Amino acid sequence: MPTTKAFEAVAPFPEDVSVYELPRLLLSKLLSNDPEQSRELFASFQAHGFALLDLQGCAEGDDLLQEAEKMFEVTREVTVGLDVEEKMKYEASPKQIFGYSRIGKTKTEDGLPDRFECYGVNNDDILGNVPPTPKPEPIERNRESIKSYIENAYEIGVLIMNQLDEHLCLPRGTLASLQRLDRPSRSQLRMLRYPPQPEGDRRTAFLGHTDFGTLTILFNVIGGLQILPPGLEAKDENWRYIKPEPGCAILNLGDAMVEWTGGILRSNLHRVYFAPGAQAEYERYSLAYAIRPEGSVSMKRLNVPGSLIPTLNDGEQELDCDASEWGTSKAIGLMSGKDTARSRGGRAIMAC
Ligand SMILES: O=C(O)CCC(=O)C(=O)O
Ligand SMILES: [Fe+2]
Repeated sequence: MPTTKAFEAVAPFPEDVSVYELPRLLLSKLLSNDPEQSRELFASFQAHGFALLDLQGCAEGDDLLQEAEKMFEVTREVTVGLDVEEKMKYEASPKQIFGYSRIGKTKTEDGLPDRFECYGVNNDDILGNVPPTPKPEPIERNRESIKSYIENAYEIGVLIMNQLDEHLCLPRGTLASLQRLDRPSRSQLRMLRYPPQPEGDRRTAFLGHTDFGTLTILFNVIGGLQILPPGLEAKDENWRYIKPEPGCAILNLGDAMVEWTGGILRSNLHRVYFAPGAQAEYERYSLAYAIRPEGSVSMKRLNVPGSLIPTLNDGEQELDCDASEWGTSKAIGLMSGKDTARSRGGRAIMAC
């Protein structure tokens, strides 16, 4: 789905809507440790909390794109291929965040029902970190491909976290060590479907939020994702579309990165609005691999001698809980529409 072929199968993203331009980073350059590319990545995460990652032109990226196509097929099989009674057997709840969320389960800012459905695949179940629970048939049947997708997406996540370590003057591997793939983390692969909205009644489908994990690797083909540019008030006219690009993933940081880095890295508010122009007529699918901290990891800011992460100033507060408690309270907030998420981070630093 995120390949050029998939983009050619749908109406183009219109030219006349205002978009939020993100730097486009090349995975091939990050893999070869290109210093300029790495600086751009860090600067983009400080300034926007988002970046575009072009996966084309290297085996790791091209493989992930092919696997993402397969994941879009699985998303379709689960969402439109199963009837609602079947999907509701796997219903998600704030305590059990994985599984199926029907259309309307969460609320938008206006208290209206959302306009998307989602199946959240439990990373830990697929990787064998926790005992397996029942899953819809298409998930069970594609278990091996989902596992491979998760492993490959996670590897790209580690590459990015290692680059962030370097710019924060943390020992290489520090950030990745807080979210190892073989430990329970509640990381999840979210398979989302947004049906076309009726003409004359188009609005926000997924409320403005920040992700609460560390890093999300997102694919979509149809527009709709919007971000609130830094410094602007959350009013409808201020939100900007992010234009999906063939061959690219959208990367965004979550709140855990803000907590650990004392606000150096940014997590930015985003939402899903209706798709612009002729794209509004299409079903919109998206695939979000959300990497989250290991449950037992502290959410306090990292205290590593020699790093650029500032120590607490008088009066400054930090979280004093583990990632598991923190994740549960964030999930409850998001599901009830009471998430008080705000864009945060972007604190200036001195060079290492
Ligand atoms: O559907 C999208 O493009 C965004 C989804 C999202 O923000 C999320 O799952 O956290
Ligand atoms: Fe999100």
